Amino acid sequence: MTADTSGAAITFDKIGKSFPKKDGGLVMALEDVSLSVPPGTVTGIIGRSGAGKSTLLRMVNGLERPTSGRVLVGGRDVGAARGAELREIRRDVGMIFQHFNLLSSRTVQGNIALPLEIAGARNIAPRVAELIHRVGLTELRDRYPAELSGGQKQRVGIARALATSPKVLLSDEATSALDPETTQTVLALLAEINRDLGLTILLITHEMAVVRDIASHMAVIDGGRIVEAGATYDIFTHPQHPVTRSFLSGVTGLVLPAFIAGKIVAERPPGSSQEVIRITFAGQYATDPMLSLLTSQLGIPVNILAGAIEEVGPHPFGNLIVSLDAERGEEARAYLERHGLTTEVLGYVG
Ligand SMILES: Nc1ncnc2c1ncn2[C@@H]1O[C@H](COP(=O)(O)OP(=O)(O)OP(=O)(O)O)[C@@H](O)[C@H]1O
Repeated sequence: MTADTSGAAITFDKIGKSFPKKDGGLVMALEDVSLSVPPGTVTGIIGRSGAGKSTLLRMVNGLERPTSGRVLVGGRDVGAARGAELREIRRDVGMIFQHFNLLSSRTVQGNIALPLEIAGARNIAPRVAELIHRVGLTELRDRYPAELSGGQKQRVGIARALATSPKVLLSDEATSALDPETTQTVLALLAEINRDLGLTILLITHEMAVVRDIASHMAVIDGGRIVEAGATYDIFTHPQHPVTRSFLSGVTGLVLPAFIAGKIVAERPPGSSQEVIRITFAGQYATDPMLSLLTSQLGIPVNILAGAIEEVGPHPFGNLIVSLDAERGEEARAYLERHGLTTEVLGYVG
C-alpha cells in the first residue's frame, strides 16, 4: 500500500501534520505518511495512544488539514477543497465514533434522519425506515439514546453514518467502549455492510483482534509514521516491525511463557543448550504435522512451549514456540523453512 493514486478509495500522499505547542514549538503528529486504501476493503490502522491515528482519520473528511502532502478521496483533494466541494466530499464520507455522538433529545429515528434533514433530502421517512431495518433496530425506533445499550447506540451511529449513502465509512475506535460480545456483533454488522454495499471502511483501533476479525488490509502507525502496511494475513504471518510484533503478542500466542522468559539469553551459551524458536505456520502448511516429521525423519525431539492457531478472515495460521537441541537448531530450521514454514530464533536456554 504505497501512495498509488490510481483507483484507491483513499490516498494519503506524503502527509505531514504539526500542531503548535504552547511553548512556541511544534508537535509533529504525522510525518511522511503514504498509504493507499483499496476500494471496497476494510482497512485497519492500528497504533498506540498518541501515534497519530485520529489525526490521520480526521483528514479524510477534512476535520484536520495536512501541513504538507495530500489526502485524496475518490481522487479529490480533501485538504484543498472548500465550501460546496468540501460538503460534497463529506457526504461521501460517513463516520462512527467510540462514544456514538448521538443527540440525546432525538429518538433513534430522529438521529438517523438528521444528516438527511441537513442535506435537504425529501421523502426522508422510507429511507430512515430502511436504514433502521438494516441495523436491526425497527422495534426500538422510538426510543431515546438513554434507553439503549452501547451496542444499540452504535447501531444508530452506523445507520446515521450510512444515511447519505457514503462511499467511505470512517470508524474511530467504534467498538472500544463495548464488551467483547457486543464488539463481535457490531463488527459483524460492519462486515455485512462492507460486503452488501461495497463500502470502503477505514477504521482506527488499538486492538489487534479488531483488525484480525474484520480488516483485509492494515497499517501500523507509530510515532506519526507508518511502520508497516499490507494485507492483514501477510502481516500477521510475517510481522516485520517490533511494534507490530508487540501488538500481535496479545492475540497470537507469540508470548514466551514466563518460565522461559526468565531464563532465555540472546547468545548461545557454551556446552549443551536448547534453542528456542518461533515457528509460524501459514496457508496450506497451517495444519501440517511438521513437528512430528522433524522428529521421525531427522530424529530431532521438539518441546512445545506455547502455541495458538489463529484465523485471519478465512485463512488459518499458527504460531508455535518450541525448544530443541541447539546443536541441531540450524538443521531443524532449514528443514522447516524448506517445507514452507517461517522460523525465528528467540534465544537460548542453558
Ligand atoms: N489539536 C491538537 N493540538 C496539539 N496537539 C495535538 C492536537 N491533536 C493531536 N495532537 C497531538 O498529535 C499526536 C497524535 O495525536 P492523535 O490524537 O492523532 O493520536 P491517536 O493515535 O489517535 O491517539 P489516541 O488513541 O490516544 O486517541 C499526539 O502527540 C497529540 O498530543
